[in-house]
Amino acid sequence: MAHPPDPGTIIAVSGVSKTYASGFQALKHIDLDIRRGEIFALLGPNGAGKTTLISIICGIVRASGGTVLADGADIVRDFRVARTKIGLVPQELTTDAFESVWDTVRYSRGLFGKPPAPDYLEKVLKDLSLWDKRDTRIRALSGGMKRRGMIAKALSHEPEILFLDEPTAGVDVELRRDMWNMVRGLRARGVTIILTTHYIEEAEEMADRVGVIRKGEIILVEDKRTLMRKLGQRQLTVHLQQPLAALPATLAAFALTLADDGSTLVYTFDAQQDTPPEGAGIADLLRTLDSAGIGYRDLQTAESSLEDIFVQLVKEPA
Ligand SMILES: Nc1ncnc2c1ncn2[C@@H]1O[C@H](COP(=O)(O)OP(=O)(O)OP(=O)(O)O)[C@@H](O)[C@H]1O
Repeated sequence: MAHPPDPGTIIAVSGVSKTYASGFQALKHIDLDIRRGEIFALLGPNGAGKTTLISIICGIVRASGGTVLADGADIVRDFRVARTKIGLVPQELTTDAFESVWDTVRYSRGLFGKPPAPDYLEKVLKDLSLWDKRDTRIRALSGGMKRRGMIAKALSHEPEILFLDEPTAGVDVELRRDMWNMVRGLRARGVTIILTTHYIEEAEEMADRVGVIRKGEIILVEDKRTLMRKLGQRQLTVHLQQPLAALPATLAAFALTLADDGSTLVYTFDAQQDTPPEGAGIADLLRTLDSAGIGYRDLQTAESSLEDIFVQLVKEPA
C-alpha cells in the first residue's frame, strides 16, 4: 500500500525488496521516507544495497516488491512523471562520449520533455566550472571534468530531487569543494539531495539526516545531530605526572583504563549523559585523583565522530 500523502515527504519507500536473478536478496523490505528539502546521507558498507535502492527509486532497477512514490508519483505506474522529478548522478560515468558538454545537457533536458532553457543550462555549467568546456566532447574531458559533466546532465531538467551515488569517490579536493558548494546551493533552492558516501566526514559535515543500511536492511534513520548525541561517546584523557602500575581501588567506581604504560588514564562516558550517575562525573574523578595523591599534567576531552558511530553500527555482531 502507498503511504498516506504527507506534504513533508518527497520520497516514500514502502516495503521495497529486491532479489536479483541470481537469487541474491539485496534489499529486504525497506521503508524509508525522505523529507522535502533535506540532505539525506545513506551510509553502509560495500554491498549493503545502497546503489540497488537508489537505482530502484530512479527507475533503473525494478523492485521485486513494495512501492516508491516520488513527490506523489508512483515510480512504476507514473514512471514519466516520477522521472522528471529526479536527477541521478550515477557512480559510474556513463554518457554519450561523442557529444559536446553543451549538446549533452541540452539533449538530456529535451528527453525529459522540458522546453529549452539556455540561460539555466549556462548557469549550471558555470556553477560547475564547465562553461569553458561547453564545446568539448565529453570523452576528451578529464575524469574530474567528466564527473562535473554528469552532474550537469543530472541537473539539466531542473529536478526537485537529486541523487548522488558516491559523488566524491576518487575526486580531487577542488572538485569535492565545488560539489559541496553546489549541493548547498541546490538545497538553498529547495532541492532534496540524497547521497551515498564512504567519506563519513562528508555526511557529518553536509547531511541533515543519516540512514544506515546493512545487508539490505535499514538499521537506522536519524537526525544527524541526534545520532551523534545519542551514540557518541566522550572521552577524558588524563596525563599523569607519575605512571601507575595498576588502577588503584579508590578509582574502581569509574570506567577507567590505563594506557601508555600507565602514564595515561582514559575515562569513557556517554555524551548523552548530561548528568552522570551520582559521584561518577568528571569533577568527582578529579577530586578522587586529588585525594588519592595522583597528580596530573594535562587533561583532554574528545567526542566520537560519526565515523566511530558508523563503525560501531555496521560491525558484525561478535
Ligand atoms: N545485477 C546484480 N545481480 C546480482 N547481484 C547483484 C547485482 N547488483 C548488485 N548485486 C549484489 O547486491 C548487493 C548490493 O549491491 P549494491 O551495489 O546495491 O551495494 P552498495 O551498498 O551500493 O555497495 P558499494 O558501496 O560497494 O557500491 C551486493 O552483494 C551485490 O553484489
